[in-house]
Amino acid sequence: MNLPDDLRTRLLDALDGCGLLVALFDPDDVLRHANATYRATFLPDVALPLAFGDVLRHGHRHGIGVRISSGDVEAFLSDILSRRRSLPIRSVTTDLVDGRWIMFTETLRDDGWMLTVGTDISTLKQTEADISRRHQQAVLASQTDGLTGLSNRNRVLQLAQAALDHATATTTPVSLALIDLDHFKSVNDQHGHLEGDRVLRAFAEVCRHKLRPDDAFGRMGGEEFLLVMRGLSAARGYAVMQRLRRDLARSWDDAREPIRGVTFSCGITQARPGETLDEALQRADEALYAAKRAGRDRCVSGG
Ligand SMILES: Nc1nc2c(ncn2[C@@H]2O[C@H](COP(=O)(O)OP(=O)(O)OP(=O)(O)O)[C@@H](O)[C@H]2O)c(=O)[nH]1
Repeated sequence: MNLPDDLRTRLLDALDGCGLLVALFDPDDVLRHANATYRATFLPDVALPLAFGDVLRHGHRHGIGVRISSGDVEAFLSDILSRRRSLPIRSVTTDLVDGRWIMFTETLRDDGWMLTVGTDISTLKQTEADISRRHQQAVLASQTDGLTGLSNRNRVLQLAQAALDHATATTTPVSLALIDLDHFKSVNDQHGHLEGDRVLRAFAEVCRHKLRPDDAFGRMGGEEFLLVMRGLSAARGYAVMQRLRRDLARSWDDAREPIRGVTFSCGITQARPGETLDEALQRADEALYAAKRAGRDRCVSGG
């Protein structure tokens, strides 16, 4: 189609001012026309024609255009060329050295000429990243106990179930410890609820430092906690909990009232192959009850 000169000029002006990145490549992939935005992004002060590969090489040399995180422009180029011109219409998203994200639509014509139109989607990408970050924050909040920052009841039970499944699948042991602070009601009664909260946080902090990071540990509610010890028999789990009792007593040495002197009782059990989490927890709970009855500040193993 032959355009009258004035229309041709208007069309090129419109392309220059439209904010899109527009480029036309010939069948040998040589850039024959680029609008102002495309040139400003990739080729300021460079005369056309220029082969597509040289467009990228030029940008890389001058620190502009496409961001090549590996720093290896030739490897990057050969990767792109393996897909370029493979379909009549293709969309490619790329990030630029200046931080923008551009989505290019490449339209390959039957005669081998290719029109490339790029749209700035940086705002969209930012929104996408914000949504993803907020989603992760929401998931984390739904799994976290607000007072202590530990896993909450739902989460620690989920982790316990996963540990039981893993133990069954691998025929390795797993032990559960139900932990309950002693005489916690009197802490609240004598020092107030806020001081009680401080005790819960201090206890959680000691456990966080003293327990293995890959053991699931969470607050079941109130002053009760659950520890899931992967790979440990009840006997070894018992030893871990006795050590925690000693560590706690030592950590309290420098603490002030009412943290000082707070102890816990604990019921430990090793999960039996094929049993449900509820059954294992029931046994741990009975062991905990036995520890309380026997005078508190102790661990009891429930098999
Ligand atoms: N400060 C504070 N107290 C809580 C919280 N959740 C539960 N409690 C209190 O924890 C206390 C638990 O009391 P009990 O169940 O009688 O247990 P205990 O006094 O520790 O007695 P034993 O377990 O038998 O040694 C109650 O006073 C609850 O109000 C919390 O988030 N913060």
